[in-house]
Amino acid sequence: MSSAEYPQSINFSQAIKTVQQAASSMSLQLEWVDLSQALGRVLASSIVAPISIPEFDCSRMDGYAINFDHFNSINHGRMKLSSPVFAGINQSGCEQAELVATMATPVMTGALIPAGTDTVVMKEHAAVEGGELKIDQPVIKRQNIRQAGSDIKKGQVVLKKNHALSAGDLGLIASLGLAQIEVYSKPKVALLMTGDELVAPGQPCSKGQVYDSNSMMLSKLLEQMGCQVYLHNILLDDETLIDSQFKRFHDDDFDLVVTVGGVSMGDKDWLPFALASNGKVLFHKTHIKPGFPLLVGKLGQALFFGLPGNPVSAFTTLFQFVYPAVLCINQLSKQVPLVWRAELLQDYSKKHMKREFVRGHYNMTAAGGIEVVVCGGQQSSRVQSIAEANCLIVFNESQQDVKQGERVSIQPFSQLSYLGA
Ligand SMILES: Nc1nc2c(c(=O)[nH]1)N[C@H]1C(S)=C(S)[C@@H](COP(=O)(O)OP(=O)(O)OC[C@H]3O[C@@H](n4cnc5c(N)ncnc54)[C@H](O)[C@@H]3O)O[C@H]1N2
Ligand code: MOO
Repeated sequence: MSSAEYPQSINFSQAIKTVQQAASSMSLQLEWVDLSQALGRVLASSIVAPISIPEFDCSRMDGYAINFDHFNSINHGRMKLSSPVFAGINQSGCEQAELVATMATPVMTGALIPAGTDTVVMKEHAAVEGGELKIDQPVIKRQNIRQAGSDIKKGQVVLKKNHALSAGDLGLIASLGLAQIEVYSKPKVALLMTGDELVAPGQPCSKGQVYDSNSMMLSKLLEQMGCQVYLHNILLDDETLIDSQFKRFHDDDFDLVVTVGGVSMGDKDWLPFALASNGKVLFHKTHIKPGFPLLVGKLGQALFFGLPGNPVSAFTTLFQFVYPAVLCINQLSKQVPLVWRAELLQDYSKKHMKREFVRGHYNMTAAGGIEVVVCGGQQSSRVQSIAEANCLIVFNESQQDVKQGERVSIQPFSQLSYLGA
């Protein structure tokens, strides 16, 4: 496939649409997991309540269970005390219901309401005198009782499928007695660095070489995004080696293949050729900064992303393109990327017509607003700008000179861990 046969230098909207279309035709396998392993996982089937919550009428307070009609019939007079009922204890050992109806039964919060009673008076609203209970506050029939099924009714759908699970969701599922649930398998991602100059941290680095920072940063980001990452050894910029690796990827069962480096104009930038001959290029280069030489395509069953090697470009394209793809294949296409509006605390000049993603640091103000500053030099080699940042500031193609005090769009990094544990 020659470069004339696929789209080149397309704009951001076309590029993201292409990625989302390709990702939305993909699907993940299903698996059952223990609840303790399900944080951030996406439900593959809805959760239907197998029981009601509560399952039985129980007391909302520590106090006394009484029969309201009996209490009225004795003109709010004193009642003898029955034996107490504690949470977790079945009342079947207690007195007969007819007898209980004429007495006051001490009940604890969460305890079964004794048969024959229908109302609970808080301990603080009554006093025991001479073995009898005297109630000194007005009483309303059925007060302080959690009725069976008042929170959740058996058969009710409590969580719909295609929902990412929070800690609260897991608590809800546990309250229904379920120990395992069906979720989508984590997207399997092959991550591969290319570059003759790359050296793993901890190894000696000679002149002209650089430490590989992308493996660490991108694998952790992908894990934050809920992916299962298979990190490959660094590959040299060798046409034959790259071609054979692409042939292996073609036959593997990865959902995503993410490579880094070798997608620009250099004499050893082999990746676009390897993709064209082993798979399909969907587009090469998009009008964004950083990340212009991004390469996207299909390689076997996998969606392929050839990220530019500069660390900031790799980070940004992962955020802008791989993250939406991960959401799509998890059936969460409506989710994000999340965009907030913030006040820019300085001038920013953009001298091109590309969409630009600037590393920024936002803060919440005491008045409840959001303000953002630019994190120093924006060179795409400067990893420190990512470390200092907690968001990307997005400047659209047409925005040029943005003044201090103007409102801008920001994308918080925190959203990237939406699917991670
Ligand atoms: N003539 C042109 N040259 C370049 C263009 C262009 O349009 N015309 N685009 C520039 C842009 S923009 C980018 S971004 C880079 C992307 O190039 P590649 O994707 O081919 O990446 P490499 O050349 O392999 O590496 C670029 C840079 O990043 C360093 N790098 C690569 N991998 C890692 C890693 N794992 N950890 C740390 N650093 C890494 C590498 O050493 C290079 O310094 O191309 C421009 N050139
Ligand atoms: O577009 Mo490149 O990604 O600026 O360095």
